[in-house]
Amino acid sequence: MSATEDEQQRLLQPGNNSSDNPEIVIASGCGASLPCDPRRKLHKYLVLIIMCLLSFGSYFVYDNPAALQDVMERDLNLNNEKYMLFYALYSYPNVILCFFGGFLIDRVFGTRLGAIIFSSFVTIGHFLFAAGALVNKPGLMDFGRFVFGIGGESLCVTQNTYAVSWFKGKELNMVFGLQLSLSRVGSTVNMNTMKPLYDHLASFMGIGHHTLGITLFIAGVFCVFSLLCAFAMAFFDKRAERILKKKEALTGETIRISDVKNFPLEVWLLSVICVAYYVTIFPFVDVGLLFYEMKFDQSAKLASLCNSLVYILSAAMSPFTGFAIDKTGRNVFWVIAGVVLTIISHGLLAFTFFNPFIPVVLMGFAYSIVASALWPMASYIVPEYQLGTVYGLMQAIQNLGLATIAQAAGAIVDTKGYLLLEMFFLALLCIALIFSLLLYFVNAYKKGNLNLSTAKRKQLAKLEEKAAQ
Ligand SMILES: C[C@H](NC(=O)[C@@H](N)CCCCN)C(=O)O
Repeated sequence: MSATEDEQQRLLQPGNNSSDNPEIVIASGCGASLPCDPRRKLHKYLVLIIMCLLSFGSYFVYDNPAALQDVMERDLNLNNEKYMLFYALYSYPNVILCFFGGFLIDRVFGTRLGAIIFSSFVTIGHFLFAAGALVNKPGLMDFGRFVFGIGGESLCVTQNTYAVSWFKGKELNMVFGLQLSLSRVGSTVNMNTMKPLYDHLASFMGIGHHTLGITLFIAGVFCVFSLLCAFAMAFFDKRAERILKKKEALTGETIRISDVKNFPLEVWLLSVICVAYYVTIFPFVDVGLLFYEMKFDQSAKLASLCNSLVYILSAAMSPFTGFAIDKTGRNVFWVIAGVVLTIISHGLLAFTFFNPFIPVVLMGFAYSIVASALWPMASYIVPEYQLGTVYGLMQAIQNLGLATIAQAAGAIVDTKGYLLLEMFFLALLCIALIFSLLLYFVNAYKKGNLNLSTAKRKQLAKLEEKAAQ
């Protein structure tokens, strides 16, 4: 008997009933111990940690330019436009690539190989970026960000499809919240460590592009770490598939590009909500620093704290908001509530001189709600074999919005000022709200389950299971 068969045999040995499912059997040996049994919660949560760390490196290095903006502009002699190109080169290609990335995950690579390939793109892209800084070649840095971008967004797609495959039906919203949380820890740690790291290296190497390059190389360690997580995830996922005989449960259906035109209306509504909402968060944070300094007369340090609070709060709150959504269900109502709170927050920032910390805390909280409730909804609308493509599509549209609105936001600030920018964001949030209401009505009309309570969803799942037997 091979090791694999032996492990399967031990896990399936009769007589050892699990507490949460009488059909689950355990026996001695690591394969059947609590942390190693893929049907056990403990094993799932251990795998969840690896799943969450998949995108840690990518989120960490994504905002390296923001953390080192002044250093980059000085050491590489860049103007604002060239600096912003590092972000545009990440977003623009993804308008197309991320959709195909999602399709390739569904049709060609599968989630496991997809995660390894896209993590490799992230790592190689970032090291090219660092090498470009080391030898003072901004062109190489641009190319590095482009390669990084190819991997970064599609890696998020693989992370989402892993989450659905392991947690569909139970803790999915909390899992999405936790993923967001750890990713945001990545952004926040980056924001607070890169400059001190550069300053430390500069204290004995001196300032300049060499020091910048070494700093970026060190940051790349997190990408290597996430790449290792992609290999570990592939191992655990393959093992779970083998032990739980997941392959036998597959329908054998595969996605075709032409399926996109038959996607339910809800997919398109979700995509519009996603883009209209996210363009009022990410680009707002990008330009937030000067906003707090100019409108609220804050010191640079206080403004930086205020600006990073949206991400810090979402890192802290998302697992809890996700947990609450799991308990209650009704994802569309949660999204509507999150969008309304964001409208209040932007409204306060636009029209009042209240302490900006209050609306910013509100925004961080609202963003956690929307992110935890929005992304899991895709898994209620389409079958699993189409999920990568749907996430790819949503992120492609999101990137189109992010790339264009980021540029528009800069232009609006330059020519019309912050009040108009805030009104622009408020208009976009109203679009997000209208489409969320539309989503509610369309799905209710079709008797869909997007806004059902968790109890009702469980009842339906049981009925479907019975009907399938
Ligand atoms: C969960 C969601 N993810 C995204 O929006 C992705 N497109 C990745 C963005 C990465 C850029 N920093 C989120 O981060 O809220």
